Amino acid sequence: MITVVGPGAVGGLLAALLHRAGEDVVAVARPATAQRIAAEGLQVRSDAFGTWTAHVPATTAVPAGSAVVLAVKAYALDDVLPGIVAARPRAVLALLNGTAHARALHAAGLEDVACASIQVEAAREQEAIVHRGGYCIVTVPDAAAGGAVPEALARAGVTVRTGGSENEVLWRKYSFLAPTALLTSWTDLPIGPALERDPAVTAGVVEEVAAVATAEGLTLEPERLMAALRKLPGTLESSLQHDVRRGGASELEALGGNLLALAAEHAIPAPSLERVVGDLRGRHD
Ligand SMILES: NC(=O)C1=CN([C@@H]2O[C@H](COP(=O)(O)OP(=O)(O)OC[C@H]3O[C@@H](n4cnc5c(N)ncnc54)[C@H](OP(=O)(O)O)[C@@H]3O)[C@@H](O)[C@H]2O)C=CC1
Ligand SMILES: CC(C)(CO)C(=O)C(=O)O
Repeated sequence: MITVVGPGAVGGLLAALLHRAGEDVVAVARPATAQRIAAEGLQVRSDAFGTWTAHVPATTAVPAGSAVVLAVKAYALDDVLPGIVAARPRAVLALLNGTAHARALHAAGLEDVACASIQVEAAREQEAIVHRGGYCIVTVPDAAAGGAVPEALARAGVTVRTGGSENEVLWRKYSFLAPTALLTSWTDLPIGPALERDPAVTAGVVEEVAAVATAEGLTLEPERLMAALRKLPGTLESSLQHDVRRGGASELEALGGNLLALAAEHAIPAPSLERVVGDLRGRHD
């Protein structure tokens, strides 16, 4: 059995795809969400996969011994981790953005944990999961290739790749995600115009993120990172931007705060990151 913990935009899309492919899948959510999914199913509208409602079983507790796909936001990790540990899962595949969650998961005493990355543009709009952009790519560390969850995701239509060590997989995503998430949230613009809004801040953020990524083991030239950002579809919005726009809980600390802490640890000056993260923190107060 595969358990999707956090059946929101990302987890809901994957749970619906796994269910449609005939996998034995269950969604684990907080009571109100679990009740809604049990009653109404997961409604998906996807450019790539079509429109359908998946009647995925939903509950509030992780079934013992299942394989877990972890897709909560970083701020919910402390809430869900004890329930996952207690269920003694046979494997956990985490899809959170950033790197901070990896430390917590590996310290939790779980048997088989792999932190992967997902490239997808998904959002919850009213009660539906909307998947835009036509791509859904999960990159797993080499050591996790062939595992029950990556294999099931591939059978369900997800593009599954391997990407080296876990640190490489996480940093390859985080290094382009961080400027994308921070600049789209700071400007509340899609990535195309967000990159142009204040070229000095954009250049500073890119340079500082590249320096931190390099210090963390992923050699990355700022020019290469900027070129990768310019290749993104100009209309792309980030999940952090959606959360910041909505107000309330967001992954600002897990994505931006974590970068500032790592920059300080490596003695890397980060004035542009400080400005952007500081402004976003200010909007929370
Ligand atoms: N959205 C995207 O396009 C992408 C997102 N990501 C990353 O994937 C991860 C998930 O993001 P996303 O799917 O957008 O997030 P969502 O907010 O859409 O979904 C998060 C899910 O976690 C559940 N949850 C929240 N708090 C708790 C809690 N305390 N206990 C149990 N469950 C909880 C939510 O439940 P409830 O329904 O009750 O709120 C929801 O089902 C993040 O790390 C994000 O950065 C990565 C790539 C793209
Ligand atoms: C930027 C994007 C859509 C890329 O997959 C993402 O990871 C996010 O919004 O969290």
